[in-house]
Amino acid sequence: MLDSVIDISQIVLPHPILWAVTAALCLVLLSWRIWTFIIVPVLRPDEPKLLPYWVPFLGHTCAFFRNPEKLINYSFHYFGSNQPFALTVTGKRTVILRNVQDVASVWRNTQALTIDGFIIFASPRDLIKDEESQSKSLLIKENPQNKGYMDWERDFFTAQLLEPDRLRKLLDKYLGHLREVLAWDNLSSCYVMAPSASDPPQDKSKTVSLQVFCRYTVSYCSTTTFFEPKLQQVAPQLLQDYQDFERLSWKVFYRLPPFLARSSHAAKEKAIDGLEKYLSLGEEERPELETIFLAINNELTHIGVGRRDAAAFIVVITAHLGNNAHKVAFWIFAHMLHDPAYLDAVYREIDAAFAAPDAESDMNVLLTACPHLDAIWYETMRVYNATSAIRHAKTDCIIGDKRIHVGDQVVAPFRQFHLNRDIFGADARSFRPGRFLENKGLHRAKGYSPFGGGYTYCPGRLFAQREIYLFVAETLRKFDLELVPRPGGPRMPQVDERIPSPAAMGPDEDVLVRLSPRVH
Ligand code: HEM
Repeated sequence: MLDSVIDISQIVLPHPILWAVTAALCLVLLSWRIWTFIIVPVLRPDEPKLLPYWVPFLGHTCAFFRNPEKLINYSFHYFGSNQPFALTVTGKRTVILRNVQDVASVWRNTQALTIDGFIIFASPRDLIKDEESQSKSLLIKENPQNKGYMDWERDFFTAQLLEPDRLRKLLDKYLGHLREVLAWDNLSSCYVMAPSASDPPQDKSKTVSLQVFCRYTVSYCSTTTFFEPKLQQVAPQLLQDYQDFERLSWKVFYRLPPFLARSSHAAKEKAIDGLEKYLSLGEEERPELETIFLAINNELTHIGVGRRDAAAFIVVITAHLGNNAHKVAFWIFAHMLHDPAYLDAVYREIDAAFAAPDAESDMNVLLTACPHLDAIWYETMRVYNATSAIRHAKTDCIIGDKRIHVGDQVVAPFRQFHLNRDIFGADARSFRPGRFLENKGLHRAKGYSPFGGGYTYCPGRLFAQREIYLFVAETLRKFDLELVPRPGGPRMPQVDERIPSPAAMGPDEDVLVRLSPRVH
């Protein structure tokens, strides 16, 4: 007992110099904080206010990477107003926009604010010197304004993906692949679970992981539409590599320094390896590669981009192409399964799109006569799509009445607009497709921008909507769907907010579904 009595004379007090240094540091830190977060905002009302923090340089980095959504919501409440505000992420100023008008001015200001990390601005006529390339290059032959590569590529994407005839041909191909992989005997072992001992012996149903079912089916069919089945033969791991890259791609998207984004760079390198292997085949060995990627690959080669860099370029586009849609499909199915009345309404609508039991779905009916399908699509894109417009300031400019400086990153987080009560009503945070049934023009509201806007407005938006409609329609036409009971009762998954997403968000939990062939 006596041993535990503290002998005060034995306590060694810190050296007075240590006290003095600590006190001085605290004083410096306090003065810096008062100066930066109280005095500067008064002296410089034209600068976006900075959310206070304690550790210089590090700023909001940890909070941002832990849960960006939470940090941004906290900041919205902290500042209260509609003015742009700033965060410090990895030492850089990131300006967050809160106002739909400010976003519109970001989209208009294509000179000062850009997305392109490396922009191939130069005139193609200066870049492409040899005569043979000149005679083949679309950048020379079909580019009267001599636009730089990136601007040409945007026009080309728009023409290839939005022109009705080309879009129809792409969707016909997609539907062919879809019907093949959805044939009962072709359902893939990657999402069908092994039968359990408790299943009745006569049971004809298959239990599938909804997440993997959507991911596999949509990614496989869309990638194969653009790249032909040969791609899977040459690089069988590619879809998995894309998905790994996609899961981690937010690190590259938010421009984390390389040492914090190693895993994402490694996943990207593996995906590039696969695509490079495929692109190394002679053109005659990959005859069905879609014009869109054939031309991009060829034009990059003409302007002198090496094969690996061209593959890297294409990987970013294809990962985006294949990887957002499946998450949207997941949420649509998950909600329908947790709302049987809604599922019934969609079943009834899509049946009208099939002329005969085994006919293909009629796109026209799906797009014009399926209001419940439309409504759940719009609502899913509103609630589960964390798209942000991200721009980098090349020169100083003004947004609203705030100054943006060279090097700033400007972010318009659309989900925050999508969950805004002033636009979508008091229940804006709830998932309720009915709002789009009650107000048919709601998807045109200012602030509803699931596909971004301005010069980077997603050119794949029509393809994306149609590929998902086809996937839902073909699945519902072929199968009866039923939730597999789970311990604790049904639970609609929630968004996994821990993983930032540059577009569609993932769930925190999978859903198991029983599929059985539908009898017509
Ligand atoms: C649900 C699926 C999809 C979503 C949510 C989505 C969303 C977006 C968004 C928000 C942007 C603009 C990003 C920005 O402003 O920085 C974008 C750009 C783009 N999207 Fe999509 N997208 C989807 C599907 C597709 C598909 C299927 C394709 C191709 C077939 C595609 C091709 C592109 C391209 C090429 C761009 C870049 C445009 C540019 O920078 O000029 N997207 N997408």
